[in-house]
Amino acid sequence: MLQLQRMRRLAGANCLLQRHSATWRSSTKNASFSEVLQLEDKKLTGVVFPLQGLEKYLAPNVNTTSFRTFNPGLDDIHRAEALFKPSGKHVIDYFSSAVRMDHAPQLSQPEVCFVGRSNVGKSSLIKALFSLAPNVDVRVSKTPGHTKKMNFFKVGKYFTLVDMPGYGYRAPQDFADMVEAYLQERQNLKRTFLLVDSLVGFQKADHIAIEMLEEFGIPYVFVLTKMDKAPKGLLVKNVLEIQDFAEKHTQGCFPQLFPVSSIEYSGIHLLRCFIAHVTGNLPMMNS
Ligand SMILES: Nc1nc2c(ncn2[C@@H]2O[C@H](COP(=O)(O)OP(=O)(O)OP(=O)(O)O)[C@@H](O)[C@H]2O)c(=O)[nH]1
Ligand SMILES: [Mg+2]
Repeated sequence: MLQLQRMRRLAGANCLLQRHSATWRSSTKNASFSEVLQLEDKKLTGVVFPLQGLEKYLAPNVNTTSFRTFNPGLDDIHRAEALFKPSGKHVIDYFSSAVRMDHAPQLSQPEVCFVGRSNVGKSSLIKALFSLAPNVDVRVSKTPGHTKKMNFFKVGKYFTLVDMPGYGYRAPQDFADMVEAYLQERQNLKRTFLLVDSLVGFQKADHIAIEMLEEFGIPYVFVLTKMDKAPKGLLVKNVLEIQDFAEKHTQGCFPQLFPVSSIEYSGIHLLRCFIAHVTGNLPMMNS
């Protein structure tokens, strides 16, 4: 009952959403890793390892050890990219949608899902991750509350990505039945990505979601979205705040934040690599 009340609060919380007017640019420039590798060193670091790219804005006494908790080599990132590129029998596509857990497809391959406030950039992030498979239809919108169902996207036989409806402003009525049940019951769920907007940082509704993930004891990761939009000072402030919170106040959260821009593709290659890794598709030498 407590959980239901909490999910209702989550669904209804008015989070002072900012309406972002930026429109999705469909260019896939810099989406392919071989193109990114041609960038000069400083830009390469910022695009591929955004946290490390931000280090120059930090005070010298800030401990950045956790910025490298997941620290793949460029060859690992390259190997992961192959999973996100359709070829021959390797098909990447939308699979199905569900508004209730008993309508969710029975899939045994590993799964990861994306949750966060409405408009935070969940669908855009999935679209960016799939930029090498441009035929995959991922719907994004500047109107909050656009995604109404759990949308399942299959990456061949390797794993599934699930785009969730947002919580907070304009969340769907049945949000609680859908998302709470999914998070609690989905056996093949390997990681939940909780997205936070870099312009506003943690909001009340995010803390309710974190409380729920902690209570369910499922592993999750923070992703900081829209890093192209936030002024550097604000970006750094939110990065440090979230890193600190993940390290000191959570049990189930991975201690490294993943900042991304789905417009400029910053952090996208690293996140592809992390997903490949947590779904068991990319054993790594140093992990
Ligand atoms: N500048 C910028 N805008 C972004 C980025 N990611 C998303 N947006 C914009 O933010 C708005 C919302 O994006 P969506 O991906 O639809 O957000 P969502 O979290 O799926 O929203 P709901 O489905 O409503 O919960 C759109 O106008 C996107 O173009 C980003 O990295 N940078
Ligand atoms: Mg969406």
